[in-house]
Order: sequence, then structure tokens, then C-alpha cells
Amino acid sequence: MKRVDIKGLDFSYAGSKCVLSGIDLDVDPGEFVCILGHSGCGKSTLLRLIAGLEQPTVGSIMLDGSPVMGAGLDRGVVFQDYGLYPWMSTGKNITLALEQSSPEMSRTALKIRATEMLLHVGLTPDVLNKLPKELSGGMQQRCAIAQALAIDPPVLLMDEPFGALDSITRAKLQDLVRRLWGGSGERKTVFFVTHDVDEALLLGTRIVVLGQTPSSVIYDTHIDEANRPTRQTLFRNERFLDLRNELLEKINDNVSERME
Ligand SMILES: Nc1ncnc2c1ncn2[C@@H]1O[C@H](COP(=O)(O)OP(=O)(O)OP(=O)(O)O)[C@@H](O)[C@H]1O
Repeated sequence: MKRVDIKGLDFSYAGSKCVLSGIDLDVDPGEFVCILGHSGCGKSTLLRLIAGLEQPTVGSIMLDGSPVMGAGLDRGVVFQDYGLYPWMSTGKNITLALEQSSPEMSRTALKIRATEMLLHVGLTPDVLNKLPKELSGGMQQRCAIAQALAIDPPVLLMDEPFGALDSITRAKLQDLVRRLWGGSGERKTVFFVTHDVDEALLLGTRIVVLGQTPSSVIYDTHIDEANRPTRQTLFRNERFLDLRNELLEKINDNVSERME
């Protein structure tokens, strides 16, 4: 389990205007943080910074007290477009990071691990030798989750992972992610970027809203696990409907303010 501390973070892409400004966010180990905000506000950029794919212009990101200096095997990443190499079999895609983290593992051990991971995300072992293009979008995203989890990273970063999927596949994968996170092992610290307020309410133990660029955190709330509504009860739970409206207002008001 990892604690993530973001302090006084500003970020600009080279030669561009400031995207993130004054981000402060302390995340306890095992929290499931959903990041909401209008298109272009910098959600993916924040995730890329935590992944170590970009460096803060000002401020810091610490993992258990050590600054993030680059990408690392302690953080698994899942992108909307699956992030699988199209020329490699599913099995090879899944074991790629494992080959770096555990170079001593034999081919047989790698294959066993890849099969275990496929079963873990609800796929059958026959998928192992298929190319990504031979799988449906939902199956590819299951493989991408298996790939990110193969090395058992304590931090999982998910950037709109279900944005391209139909609503039924999306619901199944949301349930899968919740089950994997809430299972018997140590809980991973998850950052999950989404546009969808309902997805955030169903998944997150915490919901953070970013404002318009240069973005800072304009809303931050914890969700009480004990009273969390299910997919079936979400629209009948008054407290959550109020929170849903509040989140939509925060996102939309902030945009209209900027447009006036
Ligand atoms: N590599 C880059 N170079 C320069 N500017 C970039 C780069 N990537 C993103 N941006 C800009 O940074 C801002 C934030 O982009 P980002 O993708 O982080 O937002 P987002 O909230 O994730 O958007 P969306 O919800 O539409 O995916 C945008 O103005 C975008 O154009």
C-alpha cells in the first residue's frame, strides 16, 4: 500500500500555458480516488504526473515520502485505448512488465502468471495467444487491466478506462474493478479519471473535482463505504442524489463562470 502526497503542484507543458496550479492532495494508502472535471481541465495530465511520465513544474509528488522521478513498477497504468501493443499476443502484453520486474522468471512461470491474470479478470486461457485486434473492446480492456495488475503494483492509475465501451460492458468492468480493489488482498491506492459522475459515485471512496485551467482542486469529498448505494439503488438514495447534483453543479458552474 502506498501513500501519495501532492504538494503545491503547478504544471505547464513546454511552451504552453499553465494546466495545473496549486494542486494539494494527500491520499491515504488504499483510497479509491475518482477525478472528475470538465474536458481539458487537466485530469489526464495529473495522472501522467503521478505515473512519472511528466515532471511537476513547481511542487512535488511523493510516494511514501519519496519523490516521483519517473515511471516505476510500483504504478500500473490503464488507458482508455487499452494501451496494448497490437503486434504482441495478449500473453506477451501481460508478461511484459513482469519480465522487467522478475527477469529470473522462466517462460513457463510467465505463462502461468499470464493465465492466472486472465482468469482474474474473467477471461479464459485461450485468449493468451490471440492478438489484441482479435478481441472485443471489453476483452481488450480486461487484458489491459490484467497487464497493469500482473506485477501487483500498490498504485493503480486508470485514465477513463471504460470511456470507449458500451454501457453494459462498462457496467461489468466497473464491477470487476471494484471487486479486484475490494478483494481479500491489500487494497491498492487507485486514481481513476472519469467524465461520468455516476461512475465516480459507484466506484470511489473519494471524489475530487478539478476546476478549469489552470486547474486546482475545487471539491474533495469522501464517500462512506458502509452506506454506498449500489447500481440498483443509486437513483433512489436521496443523499447520493444530492451529492450527484452537487458534483454536477461544481463541474458545470465552474465552466459557465469561465465562459461569462
Ligand atoms: N502533450 C501536450 N502538450 C501540450 N499541451 C497538452 C499536451 N497534452 C495535453 N495538453 C493540454 O493540456 C490541457 C489538459 O489536457 P488533459 O488531457 O490533461 O485534460 P483532461 O481533463 O484529461 O481532458 P479530457 O477530459 O478531454 O480527456 C489541455 O488544454 C490540453 O490541450
